[in-house]
Amino acid sequence: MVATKPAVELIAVSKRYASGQLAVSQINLRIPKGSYCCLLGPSGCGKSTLLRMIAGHESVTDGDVLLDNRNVTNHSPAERGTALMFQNYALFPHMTCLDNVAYPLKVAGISKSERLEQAHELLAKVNMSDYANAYPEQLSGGQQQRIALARALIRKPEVVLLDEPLSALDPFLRIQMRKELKRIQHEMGITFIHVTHSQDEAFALADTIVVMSKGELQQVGTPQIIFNKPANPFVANFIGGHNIIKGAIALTGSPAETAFSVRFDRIDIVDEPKNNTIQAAVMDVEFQGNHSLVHCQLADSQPITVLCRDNEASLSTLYPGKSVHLHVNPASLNLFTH
Ligand SMILES: Nc1ncnc2c1ncn2[C@@H]1O[C@H](COP(=O)(O)OP(=O)(O)OP(=O)(O)O)[C@@H](O)[C@H]1O
Repeated sequence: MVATKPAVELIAVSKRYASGQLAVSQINLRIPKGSYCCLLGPSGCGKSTLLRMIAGHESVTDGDVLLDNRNVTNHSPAERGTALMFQNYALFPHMTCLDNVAYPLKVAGISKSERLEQAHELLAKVNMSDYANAYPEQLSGGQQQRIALARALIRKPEVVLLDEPLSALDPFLRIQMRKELKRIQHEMGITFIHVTHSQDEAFALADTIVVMSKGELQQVGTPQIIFNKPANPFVANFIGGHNIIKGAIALTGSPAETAFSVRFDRIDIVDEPKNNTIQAAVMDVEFQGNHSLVHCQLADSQPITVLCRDNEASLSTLYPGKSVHLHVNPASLNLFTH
């Protein structure tokens, strides 16, 4: 099997700000060419700093940044072949959409007729041809975002870097725009690196998710791997939908120090004890629309949550204080690797 060529390779990359803050610590990462990568983590985990170091907008304290096998650690943003799309879109208010999109070509000295032709092509790609002569203030947030994206794409960068590109949009538009982002990335075959603190966004968009916490990588994998096999309690907790259980549980037959996760929807509430069941007390039943979350407590006081679909017969029989038996298939237990 031929290994996919990385578009971006980070070798032991660290960033310490002048304040002494270590924002990114010893990151090693390979992002395959033409893939959609999401950097995911809570506020302050260092994802924007990492993105800006790839873009060349932030200096690297230690380590190397390689783009297409070229060491660009000390190159300016313009020399790298990357394009960074800012969180606030940063469009020029006095220029039309067409001129905003064409601007990077103007800076590059491309003739007017050629840059306008390419800008029209890009406007069509982001479905904004009708707004070529409009000004940014006349556009909605989602439309401004399309213009900013077209401007980032016009120089045919090898890598497009997006810092929380959907955060300014309302939830409905966010879902619509993430489909657009994926379509455009797919059609153009460009590597996208997208910073987000939203698990849903990362799951919906990414080929590869990079989970970060406190400046360090926690896990790198496909959305399916991240969701089904979170590597540690931080990842399981951050992506949500998982119980994190510590200590010896009869179900695992494992030593006392074991910690593992099990998805809320991989536990059944059963009437009678049988193989692979454990007793628990119902603490609360939380209605969530097409399902409910049944919050329980194990005998050793650890909390455990069960997701019950709204058509599950047992749901209506549950009440706080009721003693229940929870059944888990051992294959659904995810032992943490670190
Ligand atoms: N210019 C700076 N000078 C000093 N410290 C900084 C600077 N920029 C960021 N930091 C610190 O570095 C850490 C990482 O910040 P960064 O912005 O990379 O995180 P983030 O994960 O992108 O957060 P958010 O989602 O809130 O934007 C934080 O503790 C932050 O306070």
